[in-house]
Amino acid sequence: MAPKSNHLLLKAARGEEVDKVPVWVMRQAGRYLPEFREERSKSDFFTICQTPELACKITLQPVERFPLDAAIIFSDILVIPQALGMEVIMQPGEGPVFPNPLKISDVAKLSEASVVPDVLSYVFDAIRLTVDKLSGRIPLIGFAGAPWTLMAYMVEGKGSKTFSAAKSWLYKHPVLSHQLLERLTESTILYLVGQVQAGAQILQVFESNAEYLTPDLFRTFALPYLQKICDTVKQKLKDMELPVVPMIVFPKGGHFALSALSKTNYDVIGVDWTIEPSVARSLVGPNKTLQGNLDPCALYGDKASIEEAVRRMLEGFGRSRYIANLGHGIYPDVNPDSVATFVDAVHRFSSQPATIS
Ligand SMILES: Cc1c2[nH]c(c1CCC(=O)O)Cc1[nH]c(c(CCC(=O)O)c1C)Cc1[nH]c(c(CCC(=O)O)c1C)Cc1[nH]c(c(C)c1CCC(=O)O)C2
Repeated sequence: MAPKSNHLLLKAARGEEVDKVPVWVMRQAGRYLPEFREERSKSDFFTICQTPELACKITLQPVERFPLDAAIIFSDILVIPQALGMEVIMQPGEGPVFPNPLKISDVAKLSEASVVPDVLSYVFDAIRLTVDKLSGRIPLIGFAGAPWTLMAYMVEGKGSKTFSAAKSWLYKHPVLSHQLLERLTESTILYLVGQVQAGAQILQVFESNAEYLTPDLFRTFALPYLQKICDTVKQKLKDMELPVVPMIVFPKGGHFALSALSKTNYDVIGVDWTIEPSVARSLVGPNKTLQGNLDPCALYGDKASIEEAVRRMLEGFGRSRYIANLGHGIYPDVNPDSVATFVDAVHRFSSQPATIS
């Protein structure tokens, strides 16, 4: 079936009027679902990503359980460093690990961006399969990591409290850092265009490590690349006569970035739970859709407390130009029933005209 453009989430992303607030959950396909843990016990994380039938099956798991307004293709942001030649292992309990983190002398050895669409064709296959299975019910979100966030993992080699090794490059080796960020930007552009070509109807760029940057570092090493990705992806889609899909940017912890991002061509800006909805709105102005920002820990509360948190969040954001979500990925020990409560509360409260404006 031809993909539809009148889905709730796409309308909200474009700033059109909606009769209820759309909702999805970052990491909605993940370890809090017993059916995900079952698949994970059988296969390695990246094997799942590389096997379109498995990636498709897992993408659909949360959608079959909850009335979510979007699916997000099951993959990881670290497939780009892999495609450029780096080894990444997903260690249970520890997260991603690069056995050989990037050294200064390695930057020149990374593959050319042009290899990315071929190497990651398995993601495009998974998208085609998933769009087909969704039969136009809800849109499929494609995604990628932003260049700084990818660089931070590549240099650090794993998660970090400070990302000081990666940040040291920005101060000590700015020229080389820009070369690396440029390579990642070119790769991400080709990758995101390929996802739309395969059927993704909206794209999210995760700048999850924005929070480690100063406003100055963000302006120098993150913003220009985020901007280039958005502008070039949209231009290429137009040139290729593909749908110019809405784009979401999620600068986690980057309150300082919101005002600058509101002047870019991203349609939607994601916010984490550490900012008041009204402050986020005043920073981005009226012409961007906001996405977020329930504290992932709010899902540990009972039904009444989740509903109360959702009510406050909806009052803060209002109904127009808003997509409900958590302020970051869902935690693995959340009870799936709490997700059902969250999704239902967003839909129910936001379709009662008296509740919110
Ligand atoms: C930084 C980042 C990564 N990956 C991602 C980000 C950006 C979002 C964010 O800030 O969380 C994005 C991502 N990772 C995953 C998805 C799938 C789609 C979805 O949201 O459902 C998406 C969109 C699967 C995953 N990616 C990961 C899991 C769990 C690992 C497992 O199953 O063993 C899943 C389902 C692992 C992962 N992958 C990454 C980390 C740091 C970790 C470890 C943290 C953790 O364990 O939650 C890198």
